[in-house]
Amino acid sequence: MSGLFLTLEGIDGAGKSSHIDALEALFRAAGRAVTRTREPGGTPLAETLRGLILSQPMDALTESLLVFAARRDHIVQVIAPALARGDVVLCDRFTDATFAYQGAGRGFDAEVLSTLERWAQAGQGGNGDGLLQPDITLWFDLKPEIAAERLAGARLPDKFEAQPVEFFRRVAAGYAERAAATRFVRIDADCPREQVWQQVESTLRERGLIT
Ligand SMILES: Nc1ncnc2c1ncn2[C@@H]1O[C@H](COP(=O)(O)OP(=O)(O)O)[C@@H](O)[C@H]1O
Ligand SMILES: Cc1cn([C@H]2C[C@H](O)[C@@H](COP(=O)(O)OP(=O)(O)O)O2)c(=O)[nH]c1=O
Repeated sequence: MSGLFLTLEGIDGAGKSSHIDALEALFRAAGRAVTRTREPGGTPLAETLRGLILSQPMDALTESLLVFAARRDHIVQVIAPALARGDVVLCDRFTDATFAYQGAGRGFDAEVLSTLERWAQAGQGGNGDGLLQPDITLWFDLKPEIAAERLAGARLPDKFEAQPVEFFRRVAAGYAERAAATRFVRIDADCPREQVWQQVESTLRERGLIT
């Protein structure tokens, strides 16, 4: 069976992490092996970089380089081998988050990000030019004001979560721009958890990813 690379995206507080357990259970019930992971992170080195990225102030190029360094290690050590085994890889965020947060949010040059993307994701299979890309991306779309309300008091904010709502408006616009890609599926996250889950499940069934 061929591997499936599924990513979850959205602004902080959009509700994506709330559905990962159920997604894993759904694929396992369908007989699939699942590798569940996240970015930045997913390997010891990448988790160390995550700690720095989420806590240290740094300029946007430094941040982008660290994010892609973590990603390269994650791809080589975890994602590419899992896909080669035929696993479903469930990844909480991937490169779309870099375009949304470092690109749209921090205003960093998208051309430079595309160059780093080609370097980090080259030669790892996937589409025609050999760049590793997700097969499907579930984009949890929620207004920044509502996401902030949900996050208030839910957990201690990290470097990004502490940003003002205006930052998340730019990040959300960045995601909306990325959503033109056919692999993107918009999930309306502004509804009760069960309804969000129904959208996730029906998307996977409609696309024949779960039978
Ligand atoms: N559909 C929903 N309605 C209301 N609150 C939600 C919903 N989904 C998640 N939450 C709550 O919102 C907060 C952020 O959810 P989480 O899944 O951690 O978001 P993310 O992983 O996108 O940052 C959590 O406190 C979670 O319990
Ligand atoms: C993958 C990635 C994440 N991020 C940010 C988005 C999030 O604010 C943060 C960590 O993501 P996430 O794991 O969703 O945070 P949490 O565990 O608190 O739900 O890193 C970037 O800025 N660039 C990236 O490339």
